[in-house]
Amino acid sequence: MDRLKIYSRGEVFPLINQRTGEVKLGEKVQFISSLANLDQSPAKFVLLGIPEDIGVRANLGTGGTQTAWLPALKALLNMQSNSFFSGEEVLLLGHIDVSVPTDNSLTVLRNKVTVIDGLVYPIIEKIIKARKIPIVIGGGHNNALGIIWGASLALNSKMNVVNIDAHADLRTAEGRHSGNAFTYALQNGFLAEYRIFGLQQNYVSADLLKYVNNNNANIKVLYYEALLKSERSIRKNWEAFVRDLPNPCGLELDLDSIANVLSSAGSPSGFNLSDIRSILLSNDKKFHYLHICEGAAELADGRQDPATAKTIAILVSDFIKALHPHTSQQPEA
Ligand SMILES: N=CN[C@@H](CCC(=O)O)C(=O)O
Repeated sequence: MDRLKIYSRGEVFPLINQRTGEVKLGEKVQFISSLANLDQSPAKFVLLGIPEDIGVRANLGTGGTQTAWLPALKALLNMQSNSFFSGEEVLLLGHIDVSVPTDNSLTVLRNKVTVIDGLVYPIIEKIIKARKIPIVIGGGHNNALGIIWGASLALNSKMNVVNIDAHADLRTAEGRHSGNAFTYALQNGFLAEYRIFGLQQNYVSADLLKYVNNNNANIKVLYYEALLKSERSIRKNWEAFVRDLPNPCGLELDLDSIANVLSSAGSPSGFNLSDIRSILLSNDKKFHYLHICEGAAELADGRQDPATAKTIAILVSDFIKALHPHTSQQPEA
């Protein structure tokens, strides 16, 4: 059934491995019984899963992105609750339950992605209207469209988005899939500035290169190859890249930008996980959302990696810690 499945504390409790004398994040996260009660929760961050791989398969990619959400959630819920991150800042909303078409033709899959877009955007709109920050764990990068759309409606403004990604996801508007969310977001007037950090030259078609170089002042790219040649750190380059990104803004993180993370288009070359952690932990931009996508615990071709779950959980915790600082010991200057 295509719907938002809202979680209750009782349903989530079995995911937590309790230990005497310890408190896990899962024991502290907040729940609501209906979206209408969003306002009543004091939590600033709203966690939402979109466990689907329809968008990836509609882009002729290797499926499996539906396998990231539950293990990632489990890894997050089993982190320690402490003064760095207590868990009370997080409202665990639930996941978008998507029925999988039995017909795998591109037409059917692409139409289904449009249905998913229609489910995603009103949920994101409500979360942001409630002055909260959605943290969305995918799923394919197709869901960026629904997220940007909902954010744009909630804030009554076009969004400005920075995407950490090896790919531009600016493929043609040939029907919805994971490779063209930003094309549709631009075409539909939801997206003003689009910046790609770490785009890899080997995955940019000649036509896309022309489009990015000549036609669009609102699209900026910092290639991964340029970062490799730079004398500045990844973090310093990031800070310079996003400094003038206008508000309102959102943050996209495609896990195929990080070397060796299991994903449909994963690569042995890319950022270290610590590069991205450093970016997130030092972030002081008021992003209206975070979308982490394209990761998989198991791909349709049989490849598996249990580390994907912890990777996602760590990144979520870093993002929250930066925007919601608690007691944290700083090194001496
Ligand atoms: N979201 C990812 N999109 C990439 C996938 C590339 C691939 O499957 O190899 C893209 O369309 O370019």
